[in-house]
Amino acid sequence: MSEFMGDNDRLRLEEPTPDVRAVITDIEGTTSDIAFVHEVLFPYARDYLPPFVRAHAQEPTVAALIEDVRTEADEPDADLDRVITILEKWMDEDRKATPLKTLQGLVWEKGYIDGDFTGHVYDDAVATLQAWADDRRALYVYSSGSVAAQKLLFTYSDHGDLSDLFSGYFDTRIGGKKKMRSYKAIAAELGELPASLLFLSDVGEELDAAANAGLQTCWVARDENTQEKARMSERHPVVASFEDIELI
Ligand SMILES: CSCCC(=O)C(=O)COP(=O)(O)O
Ligand SMILES: [Mg+2]
Repeated sequence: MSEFMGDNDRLRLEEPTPDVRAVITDIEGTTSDIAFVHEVLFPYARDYLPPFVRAHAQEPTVAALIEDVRTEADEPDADLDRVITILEKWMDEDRKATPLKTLQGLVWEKGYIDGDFTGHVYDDAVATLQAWADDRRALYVYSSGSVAAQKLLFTYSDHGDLSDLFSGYFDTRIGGKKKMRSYKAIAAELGELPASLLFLSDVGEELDAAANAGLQTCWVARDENTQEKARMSERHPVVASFEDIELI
């Protein structure tokens, strides 16, 4: 059985549930500040992704991603200028398109290596993830950011290299985060019963999809507005910080 303790309340899941064998966490808004993603990473990609794509368009990896953009946009004849315009539009819309997320990861690599920024991870997330890892819980990441981008954020984090905490990473190549089948696919890939997995996120639709797939869920709602919205849904335990989550 899993027990979650919120700020002022103590919530015990009503149904007996299996012990949590693995925790799967979202990044943006959950382990890491939304502002870091939207005010540091996204503007950096907005500036450097177009020249990056132009400079590397002939290289096999980038050429394949350009082709993926044409396919996803249903514009098979789009020239390079048009592909870049599509990518800029997707960035402005925060579209979770796999070729865009992959390209962003390639662009951010230089920013992390050059020391332009470090990956933000909340203190409570670091301390709790470390405690769970010490307790031999398997930890995984599931984010719309590419696996390469996820590894960069945790390798070049504010707290140093945290990448060893995680046993694996999932991105949109396994499916969108609001789709139930993505969580079933993750459980199958991990060889675990969905009910023995706990998914942490700040987005209700993602948690609903995970719960529909049979996973245990917890809504990490870091500000009061989100906490109010989260509590109103009444579907998921709600915490303000990783330190409020107790795995049993
Ligand atoms: C992990 S890289 C930065 C995050 C990102 O690109 C993104 O789209 C955020 O998605 P999430 O699923 O972590 O909310
Ligand atoms: Mg999120």
